[in-house]
Amino acid sequence: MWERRSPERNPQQASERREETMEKAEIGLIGLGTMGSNLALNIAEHGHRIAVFNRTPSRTDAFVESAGSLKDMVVPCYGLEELAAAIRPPRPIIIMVLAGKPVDEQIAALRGVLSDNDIVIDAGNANFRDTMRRFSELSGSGLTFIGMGVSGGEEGARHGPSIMVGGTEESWKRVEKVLTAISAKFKGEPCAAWLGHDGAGHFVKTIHNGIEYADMQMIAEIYGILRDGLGMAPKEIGKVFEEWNKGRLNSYLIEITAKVLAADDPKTGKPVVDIILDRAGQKGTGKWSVIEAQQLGIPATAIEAAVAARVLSSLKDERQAAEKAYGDMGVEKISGDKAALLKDLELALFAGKIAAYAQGFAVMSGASKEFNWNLPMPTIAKIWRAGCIIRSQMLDTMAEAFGSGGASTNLLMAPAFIAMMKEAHPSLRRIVARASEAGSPVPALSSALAYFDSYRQGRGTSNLIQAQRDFFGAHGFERIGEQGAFHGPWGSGAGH
Ligand SMILES: NC(=O)C1=CN([C@@H]2O[C@H](COP(=O)(O)OP(=O)(O)OC[C@H]3O[C@@H](n4cnc5c(N)ncnc54)[C@H](OP(=O)(O)O)[C@@H]3O)[C@@H](O)[C@H]2O)C=CC1
Ligand SMILES: O=C(CO)[C@H](O)[C@H](O)COP(=O)(O)O
Repeated sequence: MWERRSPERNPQQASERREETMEKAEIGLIGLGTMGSNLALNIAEHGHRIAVFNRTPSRTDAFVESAGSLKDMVVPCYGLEELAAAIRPPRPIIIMVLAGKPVDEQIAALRGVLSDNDIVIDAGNANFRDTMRRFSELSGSGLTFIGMGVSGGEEGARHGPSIMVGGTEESWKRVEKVLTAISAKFKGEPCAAWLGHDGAGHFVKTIHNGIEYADMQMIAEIYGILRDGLGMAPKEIGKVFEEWNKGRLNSYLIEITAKVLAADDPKTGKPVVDIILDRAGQKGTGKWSVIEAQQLGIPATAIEAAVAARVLSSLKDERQAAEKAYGDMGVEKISGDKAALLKDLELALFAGKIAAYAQGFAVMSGASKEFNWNLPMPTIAKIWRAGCIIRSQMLDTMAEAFGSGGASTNLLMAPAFIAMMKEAHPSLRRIVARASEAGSPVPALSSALAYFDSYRQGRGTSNLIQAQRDFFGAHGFERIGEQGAFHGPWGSGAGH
């Protein structure tokens, strides 16, 4: 339900007044929360008059008040009819509200006020399956639909996000100019691109977030080792991350981790990180990444571990009860040459991160085939180099690897990444071993290591699984060097 409008906000009067006095807006935006308000200011700053609407009118008023010198570029609207009337047709309208039902409600309401050729752009973190459904529901309606992933949080939305577009190529051409203008730039190249039809943009954004989950979890695991295994204080750990950010780990997430660890709580004077409850939230994209990876049959173990770790973190009461039941074993102190250990931790994080990206890109490659998207991997790596939450120095090397075809099977097969993993995997191995011995949980790092070890093993151990399956269920197995299906000599105890 919309909040009641005050009499002076009568849409008809307002739009008539606008007709007389104001130039029409070029674009519209619904949802002035964290992302929508910043995106609207970004669009306005790039010279595009923007009409805005928010369910709660007081937010619209507050937004206009905060627009400062951009106020004249913003047309506040208090109803969807008013919004439609304020934009020059054909109207592009960005929806930036909470994903799920609110998006369906907005689309349904917009259908009553828009005309043929208008473009509805869902820019929230939609599940790509919803996006595909919305495409098919809107096909033939005269409206064009775009499903667009946006990354970069508040700052990115305001000053340049990474933008992942799904829809028809023709619809992309209609919005390309404004989207490339407002996007982040990497050495002058816009971080906005058309990635394929219907759900392609939202799928890529989902996997971006899956990688984000793995990256954040691995950073948290390293923080745990430094805090509990080495007994370091937040500020000291922050300095380590600050140093790492100058090297191969250079990335937005490492940069903000250093800043987070340096911050104090004004209320208590304690480090902020020490007064925050160890219970991580999640809004769905990590879980969807894992569900889709499983559906596609693509291993994404580091992402899975990261999602599971967030779920486990939320079981605070249960964990506290378990601590009582098992006794507070804590984490054993890790001794030895600190400088060497810090180097190992840096390289371990580097190797884990590569494995997580390899998994994310492999899932996108599987989905690209499944949904006929023809996802452009080099472009995806390129538009993640700036603006988005997972931006990092490493993404430029990934863009090169995908561009040269070296990563077409898996990122781990690209020559540059083979060299990096050869250097870094011994550190990952040592850190996982030492953390496990000390009792410091490293689910994402250990999953990344196991993935790497399984991937690089020409002969694994699933020959035994095949034998077991054949023993209990007569499932048959393949024989080395022979064609056909075979059964084992299991005798009378076997299940067939
Ligand atoms: N925050 C972030 O870092 C990022 C968020 N996103 C995605 O962007 C979208 C918006 O997120 P964000 O700006 O953070 O969210 P906020 O919580 O800051 O704002 C939510 C917005 O959605 C509106 N809204 C909520 N429910 C409804 C509804 N039923 N009908 C109409 N409007 C509704 C709110 O209106 P009202 O004021 O009336 O409550 C408000 O404008 C989400 O899909 C999110 O996942 C994407 C990238 C990054
Ligand atoms: O899309 C984002 C960043 O890229 C949003 O911040 C999203 O909310 C992050 O996911 P979660 O809330 O599940 O941690």
